[in-house]
Amino acid sequence: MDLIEAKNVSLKYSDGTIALNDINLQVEPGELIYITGPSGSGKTSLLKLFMGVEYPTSGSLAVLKQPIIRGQASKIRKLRRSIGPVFQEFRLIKGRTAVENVMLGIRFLNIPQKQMKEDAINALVKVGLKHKISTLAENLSWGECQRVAIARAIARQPLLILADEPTGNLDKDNALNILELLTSFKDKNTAVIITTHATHLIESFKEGKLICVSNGSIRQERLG
Ligand SMILES: Nc1ncnc2c1ncn2[C@@H]1O[C@H](COP(=O)(O)OP(=O)(O)OP(=O)(O)O)[C@@H](O)[C@H]1O
Repeated sequence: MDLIEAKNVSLKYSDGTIALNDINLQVEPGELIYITGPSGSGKTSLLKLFMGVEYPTSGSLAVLKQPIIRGQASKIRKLRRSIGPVFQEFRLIKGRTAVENVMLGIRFLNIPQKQMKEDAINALVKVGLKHKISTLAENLSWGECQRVAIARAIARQPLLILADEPTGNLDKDNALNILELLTSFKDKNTAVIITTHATHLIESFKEGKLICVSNGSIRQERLG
């Protein structure tokens, strides 16, 4: 089953900007995909389509078999439960601890509170934050916030991880650590898609697909 199937997808914003033009792409379970391209080329727009935040203005797009079309808002909301997003700005809630933030990201799964806390702690352990479980969001460093955001995405055991610029503003070592961490969550069921400007870092990765976005069009290469 393809997790994502995009056929001749274009996205034109209401002000007339053509962000994406005739995109064809298939993403299978277990795939690892890096999306690069200059600022304004359409990377975030592509992720927005995959999240069902924007709709194609032409062509067809299905994510986990759910067509991304208008009029299916409740189905698309349900689809998002199987997606682990890591946003550029993290979206952590101040006044809440790291573990509470992760729990807030999985509350819709309707699992018992105790289990939910265990799952959240396990996710924080996986991102190396065992020692920060009870720290308030506002007392975490920038890099730690980023790790909490990743923990929140993986705690829901998503079929698709979508990370938008997780290496932004990081130095080389930390950027590599984050890329390695995110790619480690790829398994036979889960695909990981990461947008990044850090093309020089991706070159050291031997696995996965590289998608270069330029002026709304894509070119695919295989790494390694
Ligand atoms: N809501 C919107 N309305 C109109 N135009 C938009 C909107 N969002 C993005 N755009 C435009 O669409 C194009 C693609 O933007 P997008 O954010 O996808 O690029 P990007 O590759 O992610 O850029 P960056 O690397 O700077 O984050 C840009 O020209 C941008 O100005």
